Amino acid sequence: MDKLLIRGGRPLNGEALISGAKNAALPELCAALLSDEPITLRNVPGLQDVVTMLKLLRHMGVTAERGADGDVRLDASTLTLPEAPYELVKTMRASVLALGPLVARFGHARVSLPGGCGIGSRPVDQHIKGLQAMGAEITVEHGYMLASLPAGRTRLKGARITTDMVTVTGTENFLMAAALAEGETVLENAAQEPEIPDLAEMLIAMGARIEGHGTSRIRIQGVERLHGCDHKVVADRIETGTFLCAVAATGGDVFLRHGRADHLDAVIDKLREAGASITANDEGIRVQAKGPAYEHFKAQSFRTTEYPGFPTDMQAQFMALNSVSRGTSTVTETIFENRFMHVDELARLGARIQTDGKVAVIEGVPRLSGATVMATDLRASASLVIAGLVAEGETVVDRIYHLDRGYDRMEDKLRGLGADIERTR
Ligand SMILES: CC(=O)N[C@H]1[C@@H](OP(=O)(O)OP(=O)(O)OC[C@H]2O[C@@H](n3ccc(=O)[nH]c3=O)[C@H](O)[C@@H]2O)O[C@H](CO)[C@@H](O)[C@@H]1O
Ligand SMILES: C=C(OP(=O)(O)O)C(=O)O
Repeated sequence: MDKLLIRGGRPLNGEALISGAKNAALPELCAALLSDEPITLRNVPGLQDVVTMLKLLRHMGVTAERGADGDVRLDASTLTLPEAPYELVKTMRASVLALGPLVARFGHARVSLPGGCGIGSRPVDQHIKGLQAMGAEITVEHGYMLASLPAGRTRLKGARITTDMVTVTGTENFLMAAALAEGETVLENAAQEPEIPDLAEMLIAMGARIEGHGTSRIRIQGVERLHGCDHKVVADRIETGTFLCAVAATGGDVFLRHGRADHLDAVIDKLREAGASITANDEGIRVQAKGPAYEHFKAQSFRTTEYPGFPTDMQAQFMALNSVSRGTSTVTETIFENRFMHVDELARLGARIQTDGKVAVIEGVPRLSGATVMATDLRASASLVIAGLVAEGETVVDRIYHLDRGYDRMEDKLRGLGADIERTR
């Protein structure tokens, strides 16, 4: 099993290239299921979830070719098997995104209940409820969602869908299904994460009629068919935020090419309040930080909420920064019920953190000391890497298959910035 070996204590300097967003690329790969014409996706990140999604699409019979340059060419005209088996989706939450497109285009689908990080129970009841409102008949049997249309119907029908909570992949599933449904669909309480408008723009390029994406009410007028398109995946705001926190924690001066500051307001505000200097232009984001963090950074309290609030996917990484900043901070996780698994591992490096339910209280310490730690989920892994970059001596981060799910060559990018980090077995 791969591990990362980090010798901490070096500042980060130079330039890193931000990849396309995992959470945009995955729904957009599924959107190719909606058309029988070729689709080109550009800027697709090189990460394990993309490999898994391509395997899944190929299993269905989709032709999927990956270029060396981040381009992926897809052709779903060859699809024969509208199913997502457990063996292929057990590691990946985003597999649920096959359900909406498959039932919309083929009238039936068999999709395993998804896996993914163990950060909470993560039910898919809202996905099922919304697609049922659009006329799909869905049962859950033997771990699979079996969806079909009632006899005599060939298309889903438009509906007004109000979810019990804001759900990102739920909104994406409805958006894709509604694009091919008969009539109008209105999504109330829709997620506004930047990956949603990016998916909507791709669907519009395919001929979909969508308004209001990026707000909490999205209107979709269904069309009979969607055509091919050429779409570039938006930059990964969570990868960007992870690097911002890493530089803040280690000190240094880094330009994150393609990073989008306008997608990270909540995180950047906190980083500035903490002590980082951050400037942005059309080409990317520059972060400058004086080290050591304990002398120059003030710990920041925050609570995670839906976009545009502070992203839950940045909570662990910012907690690593708070661990080495001066002062006591409070972090409240409101989206997932089990997203503090990094706390015990950060403690092994010397962090002082106490949790009580959804609240963690962090007392900043002047130094961390290297140790062997275990990655437990994707962003927890990233927080351990950040802590390892700061810690004195050697840190080994074990089980980095979690990290590989969602980061594109993270250790190469960090090494390019001056970090002493290598992959070992
Ligand atoms: C592939 C992808 O894009 N993953 C992101 C997506 O996950 P994902 O789309 O799975 O997260 P949701 O926005 O759906 O989850 C929000 C909350 O709603 C709950 N819920 C959701 C759906 C449902 O049917 N029933 C239900 O109870 C979840 O358990 C969670 O507590 O958004 C999360 C929240 O920003 C991010 O952390 C993930 O990185
Ligand atoms: C939780 C995450 O991913 P997923 O929804 O794919 O498990 C994440 O990206 O932090």
